[in-house]
Amino acid sequence: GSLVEDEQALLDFLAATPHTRGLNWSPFTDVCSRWMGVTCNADGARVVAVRLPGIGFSGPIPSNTLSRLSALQILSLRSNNLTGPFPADFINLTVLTGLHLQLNNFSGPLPPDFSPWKNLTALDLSFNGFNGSIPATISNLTQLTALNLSNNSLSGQVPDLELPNLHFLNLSNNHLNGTIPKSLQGFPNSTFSNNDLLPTYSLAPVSPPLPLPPSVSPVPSTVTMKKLSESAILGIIVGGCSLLFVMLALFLYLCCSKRKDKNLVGKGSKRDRSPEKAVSGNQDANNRLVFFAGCTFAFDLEDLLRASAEVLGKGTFGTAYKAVLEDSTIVVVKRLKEVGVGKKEFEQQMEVVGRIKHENVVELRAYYYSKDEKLMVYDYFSQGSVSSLLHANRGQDRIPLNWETRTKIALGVARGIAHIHMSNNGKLAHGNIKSSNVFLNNQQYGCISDLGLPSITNPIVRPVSRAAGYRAPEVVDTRKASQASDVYSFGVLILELLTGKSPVQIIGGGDEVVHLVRWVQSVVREEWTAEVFDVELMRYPNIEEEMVEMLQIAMSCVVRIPERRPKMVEVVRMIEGVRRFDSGNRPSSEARSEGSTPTPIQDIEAQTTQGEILKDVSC
Ligand SMILES: Nc1ncnc2c1ncn2[C@@H]1O[C@H](COP(=O)(O)OP(=O)(O)OP(=O)(O)O)[C@@H](O)[C@H]1O
Repeated sequence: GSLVEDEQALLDFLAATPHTRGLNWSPFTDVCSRWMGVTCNADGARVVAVRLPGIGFSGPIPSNTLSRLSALQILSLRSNNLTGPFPADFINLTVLTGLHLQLNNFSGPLPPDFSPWKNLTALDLSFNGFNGSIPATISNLTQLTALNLSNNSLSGQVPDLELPNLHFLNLSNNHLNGTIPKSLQGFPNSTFSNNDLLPTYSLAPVSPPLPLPPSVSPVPSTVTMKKLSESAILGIIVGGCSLLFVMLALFLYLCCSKRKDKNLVGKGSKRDRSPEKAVSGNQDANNRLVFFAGCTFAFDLEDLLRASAEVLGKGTFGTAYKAVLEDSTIVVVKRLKEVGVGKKEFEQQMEVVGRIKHENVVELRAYYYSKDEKLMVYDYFSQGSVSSLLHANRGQDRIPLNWETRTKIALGVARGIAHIHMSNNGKLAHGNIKSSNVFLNNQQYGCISDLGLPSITNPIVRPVSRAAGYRAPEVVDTRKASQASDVYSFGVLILELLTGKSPVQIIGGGDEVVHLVRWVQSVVREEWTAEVFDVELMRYPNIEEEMVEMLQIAMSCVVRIPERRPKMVEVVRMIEGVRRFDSGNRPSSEARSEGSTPTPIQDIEAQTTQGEILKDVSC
């Protein structure tokens, strides 16, 4: 086998299988880096994973197509409309580790002999019309950790399955009869519910742990499930107390620092401060606020410095203030620290940035440069950043960011970055894409802010900072960000929108750092894709396919090798393909769902299996 043969096998499959959604599989693009849903091995020599959930495939899987992918390890055709028998020629896929055919309309018996798939760790054939009995040869799958045959029409007795690694089993909603064999009696009752099985009276041992990663936190399940020792409890108490103390200290500090920043720069009453004094005693008369063409603001440096100001936050490059001018104009002023370039270079960079005008790029209105002060002026976005919209007060009375808005944020930011990449003769990169730099415009599309800062500031590389979660692996000097590293950071932003999780989570008092990209990659590799999505999104029906597509786009942006990442214009096109944007006539089911009251997540979860949750949210 070779990559060329794999490519042909995939094209043959696509040509012979009707589907409702387009796939970007062109013979002229690179299979490994460009083809949606296709993953190759490290050296790009063979296709090892094919994940095509929700593409709208129908009819039987044509023989002698996918079965030619002899290096295939993961095959997912979940949530399609495939029919016919279990493909007999899958017998050739001997290195499969994961097979996911759930939520289709396959029928007929299961393959009598499972021994060809010795490496299988996960097998999901649930929600189909398979009938006949469960073959005892499943016992040959000694690596199997998860088996889901629920919601079929399987009958007969449950075979004695000696599977030492099996942690997840679901045989519910079939027509199985007889008794539950001893080897499987450790699984919870729900594993076997809705069958004709005779009750067993033995005391069931403790059920084995589920291998699924928790969807609410990226902390590995083993961490949370471990029994707490006394010393750990003591640690938590001591830790809790010190945390309380630190929070109190932080609160006092913030109160003090807020008071200090009542006016934009320095202390003193509004009246007796001259601008010269305010800007750290600089006497250079040439220093003035430089406005860009088209800016309608009517204030000068003096007004700005007189404005009452409130600290919005301290970022990598300085502190951002919300300044309310005397005519009640509100602007954001960023006071930069660590500017590593001279005046000329600073001005040149500001001119490049100031020329960029696009509805998805937050405009730089003005800047100021003196020896001791460097300021940048932007419009104020009252809704706050996407970071706060996504992560702030995740409590009871929180208004979740709905799917429509999340996709519009992603599309807006993608268009903004694509525009930046085309500006300045295609030489410009943003360098600091992250959710705290993304705001919403009037139509709720995302806009990217903070352009052009990394290149004029001294390199700041903190391994465990918030920014680190967005930084592409090849970026060691923050001044040398590239368009490809922007694509990576943008991929992380999409993952953040999909999962609702921060890109870096520091747990265990800073000892352990969970990187969102690595976590998502590991979950997707195990094919538990549904587990990565933000639980807040589960309430919106019919979006699963779009979420999966968006996930695939994000995954293509965060590949390790920069050259293999798509260009930003391509990313825009891919996201545009996920939804019908800019049109009032949304697909009917979606329109319905957005107008109606969403189903509370508990109600969906109450319907037992994960498969059912999926069914609820997909078409
Ligand atoms: N134009 C704006 N309107 C409203 N809030 C803003 C605006 N610009 C920045 N902020 C908010 O002010 C805070 C500080 O912003 P700042 O950009 O200084 O830091 P950051 O985004 O956390 O990090 P970095 O300096 O790396 O961009 C953030 O919470 C940011 O969302």
